[in-house]
Amino acid sequence: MNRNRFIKSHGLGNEYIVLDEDNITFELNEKAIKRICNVNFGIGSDGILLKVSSKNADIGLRIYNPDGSEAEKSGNGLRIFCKYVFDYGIINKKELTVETKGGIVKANIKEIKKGKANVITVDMGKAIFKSELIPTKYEKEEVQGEVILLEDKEYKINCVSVGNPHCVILKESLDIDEIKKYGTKIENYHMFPNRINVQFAKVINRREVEVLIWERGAGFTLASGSSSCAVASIMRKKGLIENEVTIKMIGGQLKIEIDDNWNIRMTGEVRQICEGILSDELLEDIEMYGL
Ligand SMILES: N[C@H](CCC[C@H](N)C(=O)O)C(=O)O
Repeated sequence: MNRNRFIKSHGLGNEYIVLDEDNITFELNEKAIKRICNVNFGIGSDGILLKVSSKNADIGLRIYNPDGSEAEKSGNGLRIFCKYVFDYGIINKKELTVETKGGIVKANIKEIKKGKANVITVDMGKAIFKSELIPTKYEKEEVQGEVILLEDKEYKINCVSVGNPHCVILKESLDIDEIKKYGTKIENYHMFPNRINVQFAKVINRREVEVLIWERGAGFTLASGSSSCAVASIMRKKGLIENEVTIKMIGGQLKIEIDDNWNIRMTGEVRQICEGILSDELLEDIEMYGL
């Protein structure tokens, strides 16, 4: 098979490039990740999914943000990756386990269209509210309703981990310019040692929530699976929604189910955009210039 093959897919407009560690001829280091994810000097993407081996699950996955940082989990990334391994016959079953830095998850190919996986469910693990496990530097047991001051703005924050860290802010109305202005300040706030993903969330009713996303290491994205899980967990904890909710984002919507032990299940569509080969010139430029 050709070396340096990639596929590019999206989950609700949150796109990823998939690579196989056994197929690439270069080191997927920070320089490579930044250039490949750059829309002008590379392919352009919200991140990279690297297929790796696993001794503890059917397959392993490493998740990288466009800034080169590694993420413990990605909901859209996991659905895209499961579609890839199913569509390309790497794993010939509809139920599979994937080992990520944030734990082992179980996935289920829910719907197949013309022989390709189309809708995928992922059991994303448990919502963790303990502040030191998120992690945050807050002394309190949990970070719920804490106030942070950012220059001229005050936000009430609610933090949760779904394998990766999240800061959920409840809003009466959602403003893209506001999250683009303050998202990075919250992402890099000094109380979050590993930085944090940020969501502005507005309850529509007990079964629908609207969300804007600012991702750690990626910035403003059209959708985010782990963010959807985080928002649903916080809303459920505050008694604002039922245990099954639709999270509505600019790129589309996800169904999130939360059981009585805070186990989270996420279901949504994934679509492939293209497949191709990374050119030798791109690899030369990574070596010579990085980004
Ligand atoms: N930027 C996130 C990882 C990707 C999350 C998002 N794309 C998703 O679908 O969950 C982080 O650093 O934790």
